[in-house]
Amino acid sequence: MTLLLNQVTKRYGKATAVDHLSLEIPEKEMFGFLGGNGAGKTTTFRMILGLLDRTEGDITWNGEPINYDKSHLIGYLPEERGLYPKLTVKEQIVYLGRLRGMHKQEIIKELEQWLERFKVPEYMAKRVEELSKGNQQKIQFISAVIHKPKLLILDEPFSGLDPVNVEMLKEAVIDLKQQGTSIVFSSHRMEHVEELCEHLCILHKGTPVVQGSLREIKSSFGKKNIVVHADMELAFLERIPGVLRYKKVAEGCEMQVQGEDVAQRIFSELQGKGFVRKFELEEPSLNDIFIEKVGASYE
Ligand SMILES: Nc1ncnc2c1ncn2[C@@H]1O[C@H](COP(=O)(O)OP(=O)(O)OP(=O)(O)O)[C@@H](O)[C@H]1O
Repeated sequence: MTLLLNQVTKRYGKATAVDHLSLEIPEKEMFGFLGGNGAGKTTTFRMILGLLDRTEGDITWNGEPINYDKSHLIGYLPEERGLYPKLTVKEQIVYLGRLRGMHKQEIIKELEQWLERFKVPEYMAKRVEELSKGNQQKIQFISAVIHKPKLLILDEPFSGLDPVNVEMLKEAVIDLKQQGTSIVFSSHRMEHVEELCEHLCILHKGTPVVQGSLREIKSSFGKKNIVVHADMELAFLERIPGVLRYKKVAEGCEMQVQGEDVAQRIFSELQGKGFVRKFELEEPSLNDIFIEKVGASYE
């Protein structure tokens, strides 16, 4: 059950929003789909969902074109949330579940389980407008998954949620993945993507600037981060060739360096100069990679 995008392109007049994009989103995986504002993420989602025609290219699910008559295949949590404020949660979800071909009793049973899981069973009879924004988001999430889709597209699923609710939703998403749902996940919060996604693509101006497994992307980036905590002045490290970024912090410093050989040199330079409480060599963060790749292609 792989979702394949092959040379998918969308032009609005002369402007190209998505440019020959090819992606493979494997089964039972959470795939991070990232990009700055206007990169083309929503346009891509809308083409996958069949809401927008492609200018060029193919999109297939398990080797076949997606059949939108069987919309129970896909669940979508759009970035711009939209529930009917005057309906109760039950009316809302039953309505959406019926649209996807479910029976009312089945919908109510599923809904009860989700509300229980999200620790809000009393919401069943509440009108959507009575709920806080974060709690409306839980309901919108339920509306995207009530029909147990095989492919789930989540556009910024955690925005506006408090940390407890972020964890609750994350766990739900991980469970869905383990049950075999393929999930495409877009977020501007890189730490969420690092935590949840095995593979990812960073889109810039409709074209991938980074694509592959998170582990390979990090190791092939080359640059590393170093954290030093020490009882001495460390500013001299900034002048070592290959130190790309230096930041003083309360207990020492944080640096970005060209590679492991520079890290080795720094380690040697510290010997005998004072007491080093911590020396840590880290992979770059996804945030570092995103800023460099998206920033560099602006130039
Ligand atoms: N209906 C439209 N007509 C013309 N241009 C459009 C239309 N919809 C989107 N675009 C353009 O296509 C490009 C991609 O937009 P898109 O909404 O897909 O980006 P995005 O990655 O989802 O951004 P964000 O993170 O800000 O939501 C942008 O330059 C946008 O202005």
